Amino acid sequence: TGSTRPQRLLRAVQKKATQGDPQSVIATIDDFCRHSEWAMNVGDEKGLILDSIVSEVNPSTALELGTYCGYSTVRIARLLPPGGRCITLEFNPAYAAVARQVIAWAGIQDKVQLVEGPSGDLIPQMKELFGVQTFDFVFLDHWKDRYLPDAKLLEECGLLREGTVLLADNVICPGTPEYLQYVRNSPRYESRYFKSHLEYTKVEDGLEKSVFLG
Ligand SMILES: Oc1cc(-c2ccc(F)cc2)cc2nccnc12
Ligand SMILES: [Mg+2]
Repeated sequence: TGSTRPQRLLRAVQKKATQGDPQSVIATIDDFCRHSEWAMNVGDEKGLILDSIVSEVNPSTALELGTYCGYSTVRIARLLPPGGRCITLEFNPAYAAVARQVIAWAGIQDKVQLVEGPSGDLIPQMKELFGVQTFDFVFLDHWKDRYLPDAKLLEECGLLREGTVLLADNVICPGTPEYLQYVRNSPRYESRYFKSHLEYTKVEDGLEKSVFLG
């Protein structure tokens, strides 16, 4: 009955990060993952690319698929304009429980709505549950075999608009070949690869930015 890695990550945040300071929460998690225990956060290197794209889009409504411990949720939410919000979906209740506390420690819980459940079931409910019209930005960072079906589901549910930006993590490692093939060949997307590395390692990975053309 020991602790889990997400619980140890949370303990490090509550011990070392300044409450209400998102940047210190981010730095604490990166330090924990680099020097104590690797964990599958988007990390500092890919995180800077995420930051630059979120800042460029300046989303009023952002969707994150795959919360894990809330690291990228904090990265995204800290950059939102006033009144902006991030809806984040997490399948694993234990991850969601840790993420809620990480997000609260960062002090940005008022900008975030964390929903537990399978993305395939929740995406069709976004309009009725949260009054979402369309998303300005979507960060795909959950199970790799869900990227393509969930992108198609977002299209079918009318949740994307001309200019919506989809940003996908891990397109090389672990890899999402079907999703990449789709967004790179579909006339409905303008896609670009941002080469980087798997979080906290020298292994190649990258982010794929795909603009929905309507
Ligand atoms: O960023 C990530 C990395 C990995 C991952 C795990 C083990 C490895 F060896 C390599 C990579 C899995 C992920 N699952 C969901 C969302 N993001 C992930
Ligand atoms: Mg990832």
